[in-house]
Order: sequence, then C-alpha cells, then structure tokens
Amino acid sequence: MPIKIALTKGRVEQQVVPLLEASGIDCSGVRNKGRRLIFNEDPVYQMILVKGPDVLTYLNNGSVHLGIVGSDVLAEQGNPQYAMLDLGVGRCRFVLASTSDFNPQQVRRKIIATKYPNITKRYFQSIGEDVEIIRIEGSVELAPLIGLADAIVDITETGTTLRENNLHVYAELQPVSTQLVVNRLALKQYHSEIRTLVDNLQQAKINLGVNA
Ligand SMILES: Nc1ncnc2c1ncn2[C@@H]1O[C@H](COP(=O)(O)OP(=O)(O)OP(=O)(O)O)[C@@H](O)[C@H]1O
Ligand SMILES: O=P(O)(O)OC[C@H]1O[C@H](OP(=O)(O)OP(=O)(O)O)[C@H](O)[C@@H]1O
Repeated sequence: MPIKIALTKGRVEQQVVPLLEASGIDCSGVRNKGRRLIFNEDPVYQMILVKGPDVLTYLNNGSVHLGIVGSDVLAEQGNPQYAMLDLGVGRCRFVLASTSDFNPQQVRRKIIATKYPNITKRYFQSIGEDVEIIRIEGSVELAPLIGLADAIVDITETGTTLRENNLHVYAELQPVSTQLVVNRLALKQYHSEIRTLVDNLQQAKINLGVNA
C-alpha cells in the first residue's frame, strides 16, 4: 500500500515538487497533471492534490498519511502539533496593513477584513484590543480601499500587492512557511519510512540551498 501525501495545490505544489524530486520521489505526474488529482508514478508515495484548508480534513480522517501545507493554514485551523518538518519554502509573513490615513490608535472599534479570522482574533487579543472581523475569501487588499474595513490582516511575500494598492504595513505578525504534517496513527504504522522521508527532505533542503 502506498504512503499517501495530500499536497496543497498552487504555490505550495510548485515550490515543494523540486524538494520532493530531490528526495528521490517521482513527481513526473504532478508536473504534467492536466486535470488529474491523484498520482501513482512513484512506487512508494501516492500524491494527492488538494486545497490547503482541506489537507487537515483528509489527514485527521486518516484518508492520507502525510500532508504538505502552509503554517498559515495550520495556525488558522489550530492544529500545529502535527508538524514534522519545516520545508522552508512558501515563505511569507502575516501583516496588519491599511491605507496611509489609517490611525492604529483610532477610538472607534476597528473593522478588520481577513481570510484568517482566528489568527486575526488571536493577534488583537494578544495586544488587548477588541475588533470586528469580516471574513473575505480573497483579494483582501480591496477591503480598506473601498471602505469595507479599516485595515486587513493578510500574508505578504514580495510586498508587490500591498505596494500596487497603496497599502502600508502597520504591524508584523507571524512568519509563514510550508510544513510536512503527519497523521499520528500513520507515524506509528510507517515510522521508518516517514523517518527516511524526513531525513531525505532535510538533505534535499541543503542540496537545493533552502534555508532552514
Ligand atoms: N504571496 C505568497 N507568497 C508565498 N506563499 C504564499 C503566498 N500566498 C500564499 N502562500 C502560501 O501558499 C498557500 C496557498 O496559496 P495559493 O495562493 O496557491 O492558494 P489559495 O490562497 O488557496 O489561492 P487560490 O484560491 O487562488 O488557489 C498559502 O496557504 C500559503 O501558505
Ligand atoms: O506580497 P506579494 O508577493 O504580492 O503576495 C501577497 C499576495 O499573495 C496572496 O494572494 P494570492 O495570490 O494567494 O491571491 P488571493 O488574494 O486570491 O488569496 C496574499 O493574499 C496577497 O494578496
């Protein structure tokens, strides 16, 4: 029976495939995927492409043994204990951002738009502030520009999206990177295989010059 890995499709998939290949895993199917979602090219690992927030659903249910997902998703869903290895790719960071006229000391209760309500809630709780949170599915940067919110909490990498929309960073929250996560039962069942995979991925990070 193959070891099943739920891999977040999109940016994570693109950055992780070279690491998996450098670890000796055949990703030729993923590279030429078309509309396929399951890949059996490698004799040991079956790759399954899923959306980030669904990785833990498959993992917790035991449908897959391993998952590859951003720490943003893990932190939002509240399951950080499953992380086995920081893959060091998919690096970005959470920020509080808004227009230049935003006043972080404003008297009125702030309205914050985000795709990450739990991370946002925890951040404002940590600084002792009560805010209203509006959940947005994407292009969060729009919210302060069109008057939906006072500010946003979102991830930024190059800063291009913020810059091109005239938004400024008012606070730095936590860093984000891609993690290898494991189902606890699978860790017992496939202990040596998973240990070997982690060792190979660590070596692949070194070989490809990915910072720890
Ligand atoms: N700008 C970024 N730079 C680096 N990593 C990012 C960036 N944006 C997202 N990520 C990482 O990639 C993961 C998935 O991002 P991606 O944009 O591919 O999917 P998505 O947000 O679900 O978007 P879509 O709905 O357009 O597919 C995030 O959970 C995060 O860990
Ligand atoms: O700092 P940058 O390098 O510009 O990256 C930041 C952007 O990347 C992510 O969006 P994504 O592309 O995933 O689209 P989305 O808004 O639909 O989530 C994030 O939500 C920012 O919008």
